[in-house]
Amino acid sequence: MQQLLDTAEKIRTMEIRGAGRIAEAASAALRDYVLDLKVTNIKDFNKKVDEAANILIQTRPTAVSLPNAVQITKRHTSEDVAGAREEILHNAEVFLKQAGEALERMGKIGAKRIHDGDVIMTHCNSHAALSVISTAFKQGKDISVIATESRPRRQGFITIRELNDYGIPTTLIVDSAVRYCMKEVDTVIVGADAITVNGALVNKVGTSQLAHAAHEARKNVLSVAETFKFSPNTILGDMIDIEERSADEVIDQEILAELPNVKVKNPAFDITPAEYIDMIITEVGAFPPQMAYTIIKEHLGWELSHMG
Ligand SMILES: O=P(O)(O)OC[C@H]1O[C@H](OP(=O)(O)O)[C@H](O)[C@@H]1O
Repeated sequence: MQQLLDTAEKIRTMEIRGAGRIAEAASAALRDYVLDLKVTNIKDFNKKVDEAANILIQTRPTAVSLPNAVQITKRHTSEDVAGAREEILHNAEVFLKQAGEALERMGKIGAKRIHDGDVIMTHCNSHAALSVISTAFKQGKDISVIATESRPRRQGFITIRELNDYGIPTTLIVDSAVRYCMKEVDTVIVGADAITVNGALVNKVGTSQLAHAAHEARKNVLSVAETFKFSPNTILGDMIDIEERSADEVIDQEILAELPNVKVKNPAFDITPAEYIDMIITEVGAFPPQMAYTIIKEHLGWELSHMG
């Protein structure tokens, strides 16, 4: 259990971050937990697995990849412990393999939408978006990237390091320079933490400003998202919970303490409506956001009878 608690803490503190990475870490943590679980009764086994699953799911509320990965990993039909353990280990193996392959597939599919000479704007640090950008570059396309800083956690700094390592010409801008710089941009490419049934994109706070400015300037907006980032529960009317993080990510606590009339709001994500998104690149193809329902139904095995 200690290992699983350590992974949960790393996800909560964002030592492990990125919607895809936290999904993979959770699936692997559940696999390792089940491997060591010493119970002989299936009821106890299921109870323990559910408890562990909930610990992982509760670490961060917004990225739907996390509960989806946990559900995909823990589902089993066996009525005995050995069989259930076997199924869960198999599920984790398949999920982790598919997640790795998805990144590569999305890179290939998305790269077709990037042309020689394109200037791409990206936000935060998305492994999925970077897979598309790096694939296009490796194909020999002459591209450059404008990367936002992505306050408050400045994940943009991770992005510019990765782009630099690829040798891709990159410009770093502060988040508030997005609209000013949009005239130079051909395509905006971002990742996703969740996609709802109506095709709305939930991603790092500031994404909706990028998409809005791109829409105004008639530039393309692509989101790159594995099918496990689509939210089945939104079909039942659930809303995506937007994570609010601590004020000290935004301002020094001592400074804040001197300002009794000031409070800090620190939402980690925002919502971009479907009409501002041209295409969602998944591992099974490029779709308009309006097709989210079909993706959920066909690729997440969604059935009304399975839902609460
Ligand atoms: O799965 P990949 O594409 O890596 O990342 C998807 C999204 O996850 C990140 O969230 P955070 O930094 O963990 O809060 C960003 O919002 C990023 O766009």
